[in-house]
Amino acid sequence: MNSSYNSLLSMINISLISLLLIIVLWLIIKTFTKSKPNQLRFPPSPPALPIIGHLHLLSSGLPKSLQTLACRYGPLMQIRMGASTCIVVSNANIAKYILKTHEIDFASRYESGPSQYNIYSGSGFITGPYGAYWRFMKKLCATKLFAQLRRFQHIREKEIEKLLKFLLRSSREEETCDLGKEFATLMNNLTFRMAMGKKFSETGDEAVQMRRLAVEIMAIAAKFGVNEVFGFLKNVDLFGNGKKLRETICKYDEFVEQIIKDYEENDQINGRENDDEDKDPIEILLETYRDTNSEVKITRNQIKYFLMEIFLASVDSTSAALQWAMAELINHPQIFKKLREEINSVVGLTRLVKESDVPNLPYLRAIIKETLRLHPPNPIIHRECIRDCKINGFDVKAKTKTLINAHVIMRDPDAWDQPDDFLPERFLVNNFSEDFGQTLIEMRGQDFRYIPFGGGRRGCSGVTHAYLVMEATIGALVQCFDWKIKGGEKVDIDVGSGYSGAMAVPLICYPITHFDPF
Ligand code: HEM
Repeated sequence: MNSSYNSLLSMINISLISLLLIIVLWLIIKTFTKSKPNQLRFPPSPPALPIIGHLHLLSSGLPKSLQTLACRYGPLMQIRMGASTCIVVSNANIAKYILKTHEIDFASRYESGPSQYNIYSGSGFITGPYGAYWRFMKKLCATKLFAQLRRFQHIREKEIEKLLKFLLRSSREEETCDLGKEFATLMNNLTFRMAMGKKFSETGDEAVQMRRLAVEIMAIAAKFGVNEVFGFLKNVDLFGNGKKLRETICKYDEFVEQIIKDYEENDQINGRENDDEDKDPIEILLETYRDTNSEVKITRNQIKYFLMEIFLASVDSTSAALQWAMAELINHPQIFKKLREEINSVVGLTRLVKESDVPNLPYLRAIIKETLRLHPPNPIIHRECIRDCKINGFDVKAKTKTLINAHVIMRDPDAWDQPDDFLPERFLVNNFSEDFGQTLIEMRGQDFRYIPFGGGRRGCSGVTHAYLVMEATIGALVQCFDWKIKGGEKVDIDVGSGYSGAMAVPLICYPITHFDPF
């Protein structure tokens, strides 16, 4: 009995010791495997709530609420917006890490919104990942599609002329005009004529339809905020918006398919082999689509989505910038007067200011640059990190969404004097310090204190075109009109909500003819 009791005791002991050993071993392994993530040092982050993360800390004006958080958590912080983890960049040094030092690591973007309702999902260029298709299209943009912008000069002149004639009529009839609406029409017609000029009619039906569809798609897509936030709702079509989105994109698809077919039929009838100079960008895209030897085989869906993305990138940002420029000029009569004097002294009093005058109008150029500094139409630049990397001593995991707060960077008091004031003089060459000035003038995204067009290889493809349009339009509006605000002296300088940098209140004013060039 004793011996069996002893052997039972020793068996229990052995089991206990083994159990203890297993627990110790498990603890060691756990500590060891746990120690790895602990070694990672993520950017500082405010305390988060379950599910919504940091959403309760973000108000409707996203750039400003991110700025408030950055004051507390630093120029590189990590936040969680519902299901998405993002890093937020709030000064020029860190922006340089992202846009230059780690250029390739952050050369990707992501599709936002519900991919299951977007028939073009996975075909994006602007929203596409860094890869063969994006590289191919970027090269095509630089060498063919947006190259030789001079050849679109007559289109720009014609559309600006149309705007001026409309404003002269409003002036004669003492009617107000909604400048934001007119600028959007200008940009939409311009983009349509540049992309598919042969389909453009003076009545502008196709261009109008394009705008209507693009606006509708954007409006429905914006309603998916709730689903984005709560990752688990991503596949639920809560209010039927998914169905509406799919239907509207399908309508757009039919519309562009018809345009493409018309081009294809025309090509067959005419058997044309024109120079690239004579081709509309859509013809260059179709040629690439047919080319069996093309480096990358592009699909019909990619062409259609590319056109939609270009419209969205070009129309709203440029028309928002034009509105801001006019708002600041109306609110600063001295600057308005100085610009008109510059135009009069270079152009004279007998003809309309032209694109070719712009190199001789440094004050006009400075006004446009200062407008984009104070009011970037894309105040938050979106990127995605491709692989795990270290930024400023912090770990950033692959797939982390990256928000560069261009709004706060371009108003950083450490980089700019009187950062919140509209002072175009700061961009006049003589006022620049050696290292600061010239790079800003060149505007090639190498000075990370000034990033209205982003920077690096994913920087904006439309910079030159955007400057040409903005400079010529603002020059003409100052040369030809005085402006009076409906119901007040000053324009309400308030930004709208969300990601956009557009004005909150429509810019409604009376144009008063000063000079009629026609
Ligand atoms: C004032 C007007 C404009 C502003 C402020 C602006 C700003 C921007 C910004 C901030 C980006 C993101 C850059 C980055 O991630 O580093 C971008 C991208 C882009 N923009 Fe613009 N843009 C303007 C006009 C235009 C126009 C007129 C076009 C076309 C004709 C255009 C075409 C594009 C394209 C294709 C991209 C994506 C480039 C890529 O992913 O490689 N933009 N733009």
